[in-house]
Amino acid sequence: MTKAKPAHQRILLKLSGEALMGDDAFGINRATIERIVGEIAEVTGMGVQVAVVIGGGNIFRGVAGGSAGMDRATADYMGMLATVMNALALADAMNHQGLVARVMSAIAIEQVVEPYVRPKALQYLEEGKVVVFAAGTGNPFFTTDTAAALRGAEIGAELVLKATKVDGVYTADPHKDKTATRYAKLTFDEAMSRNLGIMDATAFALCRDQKLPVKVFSIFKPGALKAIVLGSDEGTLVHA
Ligand SMILES: Nc1ncnc2c1ncn2[C@@H]1O[C@H](COP(=O)(O)OP(=O)(O)O)[C@@H](O)[C@H]1O
Ligand SMILES: O=c1ccn([C@@H]2O[C@H](COP(=O)(O)OP(=O)(O)O)[C@@H](O)[C@H]2O)c(=O)[nH]1
Repeated sequence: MTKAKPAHQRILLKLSGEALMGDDAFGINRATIERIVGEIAEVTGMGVQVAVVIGGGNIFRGVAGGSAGMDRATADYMGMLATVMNALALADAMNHQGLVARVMSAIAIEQVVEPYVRPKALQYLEEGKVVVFAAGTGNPFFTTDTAAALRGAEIGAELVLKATKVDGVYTADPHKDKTATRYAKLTFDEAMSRNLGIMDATAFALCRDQKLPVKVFSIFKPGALKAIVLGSDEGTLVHA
């Protein structure tokens, strides 16, 4: 049997918090997380180095807290703590499935997870461990999409894979506009000038400046992650 050769050696996978909910209304769905981890294990098994940035929207979103009257920065710190919880759950599921996962946090919370130290993260990746980046960028007023762009650039990832509820970037939000059509690929400038809300402008701008391409694909489609790693034209490619 010939072994499929991956098109990428090091990737940064962004998982939205909502991806972990599965069909639940909030929180973390165990079956869903195990399925996602199974897919990650498939690509690490091909020798691909995988780092993950995990969101927190299934538990808390700073924007929502802010709009309900909370101080926005305080709400954002709560959102970052939510991503730490998701990271712990994800790493736990990874360790159960035979991967070796390390969580690194952008905010100091040392009794719980180790701090983010770039050379350490690179060392883990080279050792074949999966690194889960928690607490976003460590700063309020940012998102985990921006954290994905930032960490992706820092670790020299060849591609950011944004796993989401939709199977690519559309001409409009497909959850709101049924006539929206999907792009096979487009540039960061096009995505930003057309206000395509799939990622925030800060994340897009950082990826554009660093020439770090982003693949947007559906978390619900089994095998999509592996297909992208093997170089198939799954999802939407956003490029410089
Ligand atoms: N032009 C667009 N193409 C695709 N999805 C879009 C677009 N504009 C907005 N979206 C929304 O972006 C969401 C994907 O982003 P994601 O980070 O997973 O969600 P969230 O920010 O809610 O966690 C989709 O669920 C979709 O409803
Ligand atoms: O660098 C960051 C990353 C995240 N957050 C907060 O953490 C929440 C959860 O992250 P995000 O909404 O990006 O998660 P996702 O949409 O991926 O589930 C955000 O709403 C913000 O409040 C933040 O303040 N700074």
